[in-house]
Amino acid sequence: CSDELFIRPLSLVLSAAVRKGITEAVARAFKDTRVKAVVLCGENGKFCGGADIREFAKAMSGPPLVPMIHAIEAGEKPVVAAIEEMALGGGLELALGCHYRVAHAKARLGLPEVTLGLLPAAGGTQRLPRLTGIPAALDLITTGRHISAQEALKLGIVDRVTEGNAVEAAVELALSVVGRPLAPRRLSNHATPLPADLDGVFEEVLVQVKRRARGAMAPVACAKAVRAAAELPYSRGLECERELMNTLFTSGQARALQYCFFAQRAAGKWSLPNGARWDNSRPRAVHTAGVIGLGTMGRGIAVCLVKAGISVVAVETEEKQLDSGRRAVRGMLERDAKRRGVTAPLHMITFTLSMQQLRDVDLVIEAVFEDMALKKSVFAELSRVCRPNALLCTNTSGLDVDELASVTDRPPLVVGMHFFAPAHVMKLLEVICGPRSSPETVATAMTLGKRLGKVSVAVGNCPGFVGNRMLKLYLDQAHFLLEEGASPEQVDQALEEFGFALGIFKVADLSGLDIGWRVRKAAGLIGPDVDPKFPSRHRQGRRYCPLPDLLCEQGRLGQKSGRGWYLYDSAGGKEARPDPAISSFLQEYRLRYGISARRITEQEVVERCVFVLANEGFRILEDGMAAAPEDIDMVYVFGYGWPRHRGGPMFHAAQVGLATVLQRLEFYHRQNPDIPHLQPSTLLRRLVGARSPPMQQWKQHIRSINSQL
Ligand SMILES: CCC/C=C/C(=O)SCCNC(=O)CCNC(=O)[C@H](O)C(C)(C)COP(=O)([O-])OP(=O)([O-])OC[C@H]1O[C@@H](n2cnc3c(N)ncnc32)[C@H](O)[C@@H]1OP(=O)([O-])[O-]
Repeated sequence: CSDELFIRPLSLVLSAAVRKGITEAVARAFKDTRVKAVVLCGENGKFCGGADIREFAKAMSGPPLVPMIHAIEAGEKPVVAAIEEMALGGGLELALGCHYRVAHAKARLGLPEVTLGLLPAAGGTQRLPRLTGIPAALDLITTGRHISAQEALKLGIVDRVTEGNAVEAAVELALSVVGRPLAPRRLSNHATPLPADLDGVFEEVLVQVKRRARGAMAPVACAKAVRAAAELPYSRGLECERELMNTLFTSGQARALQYCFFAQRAAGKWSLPNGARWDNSRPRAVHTAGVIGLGTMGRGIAVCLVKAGISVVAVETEEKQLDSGRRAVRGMLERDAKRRGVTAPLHMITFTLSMQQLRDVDLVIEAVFEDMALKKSVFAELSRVCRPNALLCTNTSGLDVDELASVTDRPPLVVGMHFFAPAHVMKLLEVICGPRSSPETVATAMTLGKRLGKVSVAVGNCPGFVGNRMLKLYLDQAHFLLEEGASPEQVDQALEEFGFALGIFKVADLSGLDIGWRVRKAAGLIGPDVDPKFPSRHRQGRRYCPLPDLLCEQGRLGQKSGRGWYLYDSAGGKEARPDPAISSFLQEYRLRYGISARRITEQEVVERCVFVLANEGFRILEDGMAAAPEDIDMVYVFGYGWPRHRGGPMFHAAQVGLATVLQRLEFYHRQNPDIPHLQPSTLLRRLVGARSPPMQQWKQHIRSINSQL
């Protein structure tokens, strides 16, 4: 660089070494009389991803961020941030401490600390509101959303956006402002522009944040810190920011959210027992895909594929279904394009009644009705129609992927891709590795999931895989609690207080009670041998709750029929109201079976539902159906509405204490000896015997590591 400028590259994160580097370099530049202005830029075209999250778990070392940023802002030479690719968290806070900001047109900016259970505590909660005003700052800080350079320009967060080289543009700007007064550029000097109805703005935000993440502390603390920027001078606002950060920093929620950040990335690093791994298996390129079945799942999957730039051939069996599928998919694509201000890529999807049209696709995702015989006939046909190296994927929520593979001419090219409804919205993808799925097939499915914007988790091939295998037991506990004296709304309230987006009975109503009914019929739990008037409460050697079956027999199928565990205004109605008819139905049921209702506490609801999930998670690890506890947790966080600030069922068990979980399960099992799933798993006992080692060491305690992945 020229004599007038001193440019210092940052690495992706503001680690102790980087903070030291910046502090020293900026001090040198300020002292050096030849330097007239400073440009801060990142290494390898990335400005900064924020503080180093890994350092949060260690003792603080290196220069702290707040004084470093303060020294930059207080400097007597203009400092310009050249934002390429990203300025996130502490990275954006650093940029806000600079006197000017230039961003590349493709850069993303944001303060995502809230997603890590924290707040922007390097002055971000105080400087941003002074720059953008309260509503915009509240939005960015409480949601943590990333914004484009263009939006940042509109909000005044950056001074210039360039399509060219951001560092060169920053140098140009820096040279042009040498000698101009810097005081007006120091955000900490600014007064915060206040909205007319300050109280109203904060009240509304608090309602929103509480609705978005029930029980999460960080968004509320973020709003409080921004309020300090509205009401206090900068230095006192900064103190308030620090105090709020101190409470968050050591909280279990922050630990859980930071765990989720790394667990999500760890889930992408899959490995198979044959030594194939994410970093030694090459995925195939996917340019074209087939989707079979345009029901709810198929439509969502087709939309995801098209949005990811993959050409789709969508197949249905009858004109009527094809027409309604076509209308629905086009509508979804058009609405999405409108929202993003682009043209809908309708040309990328063709609709057909002929399987023959699949002959040239790279991969097919079958999404027909959950019926083994039907799926087998589709797979046999795909074997005949598709080119020999096309991958065949099934969107099943629990059927045996290997059994399906066995009817094809290419078992190594068959894999499960379990999407969650609505498939174009939900982030989870379970990739079911059959015993014969090849490494290349697994790598392709995992990579495709990532390309579709999903969190892909590799799981083994067992009934229900990971998510639904655990869900079944969670649901069972909820039903047993009803028998014993609870009401659906009481169970739901306890679970929602715990943090679940929706209680289990509301979820069941939403999904439709007939789905489980069909599965239970197929599993032989309901059938001609069962007396419909007085169904037994024990089947297949264990306690069974016939309540949901009785509801289905009454035509109470959930939201879609206007009645389920709750009452709705009409069929398809959204608002769930407690139904007095359910209360009398439960009373009659208990009377008929001689069950005396007891008072059930919130603690019991949460412990039985949540610990049984973790207990089954331990069994899944023992069976080798998931490679690590992080994978199980990510399935629950991204697919089942588990509150992210509680990390996932396995993390939660570790946080509560494995010994406590064991003791509570033993207690509940003693009370309910006919519920085998309350019996603590072998792995849980073994871990407690080994003094509850940290999660990374759990693998060592699985006696025979017998991965089924
Ligand atoms: C007073 C304090 C106030 C300030 C607080 C903060 O700033 S809080 C922070 C606020 N900032 C944020 O919340 C931003 C968090 N980061 C992100 O959102 C994304 O990582 C990204 C957009 C920076 C890059 O996305 P991408 O898809 O290109 O890549 P990728 O996601 O796969 O990551 C690549 C590798 O880098 C790793 N790593 C990344 N960031 C951090 C970090 N901050 N720390 C440590 N490590 C980090 C990541 O684990 C992965 O490691 P692996 O698995 O290879 O060993």
